Amino acid sequence: MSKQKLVIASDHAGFDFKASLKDSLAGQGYEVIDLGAHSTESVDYPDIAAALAGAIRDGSADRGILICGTGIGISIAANRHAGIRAALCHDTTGARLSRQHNDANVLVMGARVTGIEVAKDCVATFLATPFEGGRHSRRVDKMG
Ligand SMILES: O=C(CO)[C@H](O)[C@H](O)[C@H](O)COP(=O)(O)O
Repeated sequence: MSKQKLVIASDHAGFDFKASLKDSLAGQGYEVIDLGAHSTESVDYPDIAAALAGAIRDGSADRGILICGTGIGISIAANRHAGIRAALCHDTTGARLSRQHNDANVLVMGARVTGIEVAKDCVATFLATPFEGGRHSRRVDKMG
């Protein structure tokens, strides 16, 4: 089976964190589209979330990874876009359940609150875990 196409983006607070995740994913053979930020110069997370949502919605990528300082602002912003189910995760249990129960298509993490090794584990779990369907499909469908 071919690997999922990924898109990753962060605000300035997540710039270094994003670089580490991107290197790790590239080393595992993933194709990763990086929509910025491309430096630590201050940017606005709603703009970053909108760009990533566009890439998922137009089919450029299957799954997304978003990062800001806490992950809170950028997850609020991402979830305002139709078809985006962005899950702010701090551990692998959340990352696994966001896939199994919520069919999340965007993993969100906070660079100022989560260690990079935990984040790498969250990404691996998120990418490897299928949606369970069943009763969860009914609930996901109700969210549009
Ligand atoms: O939206 C956030 C808080 O929920 C993010 O953590 C942002 O990255 C943060 O607000 C950016 O703060 P800064 O002081 O402008 O670096």
